[in-house]
Amino acid sequence: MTYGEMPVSIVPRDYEKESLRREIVLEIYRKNHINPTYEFAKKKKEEYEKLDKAVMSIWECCELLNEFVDESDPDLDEPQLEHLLQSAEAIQKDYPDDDWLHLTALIDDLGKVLLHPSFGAQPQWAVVGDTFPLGYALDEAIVHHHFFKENPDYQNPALNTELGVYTENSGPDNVTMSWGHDEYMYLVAKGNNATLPPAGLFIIRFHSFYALHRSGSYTYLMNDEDKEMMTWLEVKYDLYSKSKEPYYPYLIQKHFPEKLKP
Ligand SMILES: O[C@H]1[C@H](O)[C@@H](O)[C@H](O)[C@@H](O)[C@H]1O
Ligand SMILES: [Fe+2]
Ligand SMILES: [Fe+2]
Repeated sequence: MTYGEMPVSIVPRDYEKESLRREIVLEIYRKNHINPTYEFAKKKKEEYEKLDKAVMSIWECCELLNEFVDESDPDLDEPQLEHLLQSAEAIQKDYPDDDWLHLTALIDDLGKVLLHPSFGAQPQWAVVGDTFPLGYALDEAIVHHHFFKENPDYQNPALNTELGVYTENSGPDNVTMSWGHDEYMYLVAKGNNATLPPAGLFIIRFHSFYALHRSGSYTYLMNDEDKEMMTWLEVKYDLYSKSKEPYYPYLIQKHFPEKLKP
């Protein structure tokens, strides 16, 4: 079997399927929906945009992720480091010339270092899972929407209208998203003057905003430029294609015995 023939599963995520992870995923989503409020997200952003937690290279951050499994993901129970590499490999295969896209896929989940003590040891519910805008009515397209009933913002009439604290076409730039790895990595990339094209930054910031890119909710927030960016989110394989056979281990086992003689 060659790399191009490796099994790649392109399947929408299924939160209902029976699996050992189902209960863990549900519990994370319960916490991820009842805890974050508009005020909480703004505070976290203010705290983390100071970029004063640690000084580290991208590779060092990748390595930190080797010890974490994302509890919100119904399909994946591998350490996140493997997931980063798999995502980058999958996208590289189909878009060989767009190196910014390979890098974007490699780093878009890097914000999960928030789980690590050096970055504040944030709880999983405040780091992983789909994201959603705060400051107005929470859309029914958001996965496990029913948990929002216990969120204090849900009871707040000022925040519970179609436009909430925003105006039409105010653009996703001005929207306060639920706090998590996407927003954090976006702040880090911008704060360090990364030269990724706008589409790369858009993917980093909104790849978990499923209600937008899968269900078409909240599109009234988008201006024309944002709508164009959306096409890049579509090619972002990360969540829909999770090759269970990472390329490098595959190459190693192809050319070397499992254990080497010392
Ligand atoms: O479970 C996953 C995982 O946390 C991903 O990194 C995130 O981007 C997704 O949106 C989420 O549903
Ligand atoms: Fe992610
Ligand atoms: Fe991911």
